[in-house]
Amino acid sequence: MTSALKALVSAAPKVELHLHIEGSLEPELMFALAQRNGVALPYKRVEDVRAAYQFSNLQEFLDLYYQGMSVLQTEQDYYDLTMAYLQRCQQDNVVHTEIMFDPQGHLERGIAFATVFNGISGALLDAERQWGLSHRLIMSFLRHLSEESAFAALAEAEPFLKHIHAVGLDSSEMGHPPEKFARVFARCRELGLKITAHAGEEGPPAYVWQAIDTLQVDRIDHGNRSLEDDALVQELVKRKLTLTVCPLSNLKLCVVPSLTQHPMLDMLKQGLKATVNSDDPAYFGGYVNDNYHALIDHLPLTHSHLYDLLRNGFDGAWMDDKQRQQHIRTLDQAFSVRC
Ligand code: HPA
Ligand SMILES: [Zn+2]
Repeated sequence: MTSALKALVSAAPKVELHLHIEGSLEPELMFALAQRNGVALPYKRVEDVRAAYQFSNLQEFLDLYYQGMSVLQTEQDYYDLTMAYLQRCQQDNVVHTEIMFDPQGHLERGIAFATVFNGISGALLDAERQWGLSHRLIMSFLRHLSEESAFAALAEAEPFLKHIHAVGLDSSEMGHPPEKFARVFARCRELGLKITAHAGEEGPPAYVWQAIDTLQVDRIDHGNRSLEDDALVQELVKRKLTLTVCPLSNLKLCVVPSLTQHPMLDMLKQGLKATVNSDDPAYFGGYVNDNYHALIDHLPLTHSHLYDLLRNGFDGAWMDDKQRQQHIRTLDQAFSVRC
């Protein structure tokens, strides 16, 4: 039964709504780029990198995530990184992806915004031309840095904003509440950008409230701790706000003690628009299908729950409506849902 469900999900068209492109840097590519650019890494072998990926919280992961980024220097590096991820999307039948990137993590190392943007978007456009994978690009602000730094990153992004669909908020959550960036996000809304923010991954429900009320988000990234506040759950349900949940990330960062205790089923039961995503697949041990399979292995998920998760993804995507409807028809056929 579980293998049939896994096969069904693997073959179904799906979206990814929560993916940090820098978090898709596999150790093999990290080593290749380090060699290409003459960057010293504190590891001798690829296996040593994977062995180091044991985290007990978000910050322990972020320390290695920022260290890993140091190998990314040229436009070709960003292209190769993105193309490798997009090829994984093709293998997983991901037909639309909305990827985040962290410009401040590159600008502060002296890499030009154009270098980062051109490499990432070059690969996105090639994947769209070559096999029809559609995309949106989300620029994320690092919340451990200042409001001034976020405004400076936004200024660097201005020439490229036509191609950037949304802004997000990521990095160390505790002690960096969404309201710290109220003015930055107000300006982004004026610029017509969609808004998302990591909230309730490690931070309290109050941070999710701030993301909704102050930042006026269109989606919430993670949102797990919303379940601690019934009124907040009701508000998320009322607003039909999509939660981009990341099961293997939650496990690796100790947001949940085990996948059998993952709140995904509870989220669906309460009417939340939860979706399945990989977050930083190279660090957390799996891409989108791996995340679905891990849930199937550990929770009593039915055919109907899986349909809802896949469907919530399409409903929450910032994609072209005609394409959305076409993909939903294919999804419905795969799950034999009558119109
Ligand atoms: O899971 C995450 N949480 C917060 N910031 C991040 N930056 C990359 N991944 C993450
Ligand atoms: Zn994330």
